[in-house]
Amino acid sequence: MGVTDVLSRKTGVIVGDDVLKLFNYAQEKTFAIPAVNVTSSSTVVAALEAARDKKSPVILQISNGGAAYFAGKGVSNEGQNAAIQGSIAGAHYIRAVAPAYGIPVVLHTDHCAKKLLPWFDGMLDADEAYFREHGEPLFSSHMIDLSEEEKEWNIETTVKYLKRAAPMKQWLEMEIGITGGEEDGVNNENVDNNSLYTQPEDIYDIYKALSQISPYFSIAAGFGNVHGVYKPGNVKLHPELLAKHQAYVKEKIGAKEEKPVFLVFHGGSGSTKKEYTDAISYGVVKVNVDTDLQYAYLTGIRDYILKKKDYLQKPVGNPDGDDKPNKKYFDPRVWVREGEKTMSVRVAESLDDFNCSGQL
Ligand SMILES: O=C(CO)COP(=O)(O)O
Ligand SMILES: O=C[C@H](O)COP(=O)(O)O
Ligand SMILES: [Zn+2]
Ligand SMILES: [Zn+2]
Repeated sequence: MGVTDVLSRKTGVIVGDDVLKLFNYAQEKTFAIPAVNVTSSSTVVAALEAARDKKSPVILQISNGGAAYFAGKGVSNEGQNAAIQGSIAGAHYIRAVAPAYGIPVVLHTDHCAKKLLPWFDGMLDADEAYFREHGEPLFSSHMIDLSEEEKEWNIETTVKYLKRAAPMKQWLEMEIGITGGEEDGVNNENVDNNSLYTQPEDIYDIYKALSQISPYFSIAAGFGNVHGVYKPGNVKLHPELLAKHQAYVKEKIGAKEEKPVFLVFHGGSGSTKKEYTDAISYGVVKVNVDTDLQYAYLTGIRDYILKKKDYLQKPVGNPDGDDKPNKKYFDPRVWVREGEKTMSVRVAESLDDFNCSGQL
């Protein structure tokens, strides 16, 4: 028994009920799926390769900045144009290439603060157009992040977007309680510490409002999460708070199941194995990892460049001879590939840490 036994589409980008089934299965078997921030075809293949080799599902997510980068930094982002075009381009690329890896892939977008809602609207337009043609949305899921706004406005606006996503059976992740550090170019380094820890009553209010519309939603609840990697001891995670959320919602709705809410862990980089496994035991089904993977991607390229530096100074001529061509050293497929390999190893480590390896 494995993930593919419960899915109707077993390889490539999955949507609708398959996403729900995947998260249900993950909760039941106590594992979480890593969500890898991808910004290029190169980072996409690094993530897919790791998941294929570890026999795991994977979530590929595109942030607002990552989307604009996908389109090209030279494209104007007036009206979120580059971010809209870039996320659509990334989605089509991922949809085209994922089946070659033989694993199920959730195609997701990351965060999206209030000021970026035009990006969200542009992606939903593309989802609806794709739905009219293919009977499914372009993206499996999106995230909306109004956690810095008033709670009531956060919930009522998230409800509006879930109403638009629901007819396509599209998943929506929302955030309550701020993730510290930086996201979407917004600096949350100095926010009030209490706002990093979500209260059970907030989770219930969200659950009550969203569950009336659709079952396809998850909550990124703050338990001290911070984006980025810091000196050990500087970030204090309290995953045990998540157990309180589940117990509170269970009691309020009289649920049979122990974990009625799908939870998401942001700021996964730099956390301990115990923090992951505790959070997963309380119903976290998705863990976002970006910074650790960015660093891993760099290391392969950095080490290659340093090691081969004498072969990279000019097109022709190296320590083996003045007439020796260096093309096979400076071809981007050689040195970019080194980054893919080290990133892939780090993605594989997350798959192991989250008990996701071998779950196919
Ligand atoms: O939460 C994240 C993306 O949304 C990733 O956070 P890290 O960069 O801390 O892993
Ligand atoms: O928000 C967190 C993710 O790490 C995305 O970051 P980014 O906005 O730098 O792409
Ligand atoms: Zn946030
Ligand atoms: Zn995040």
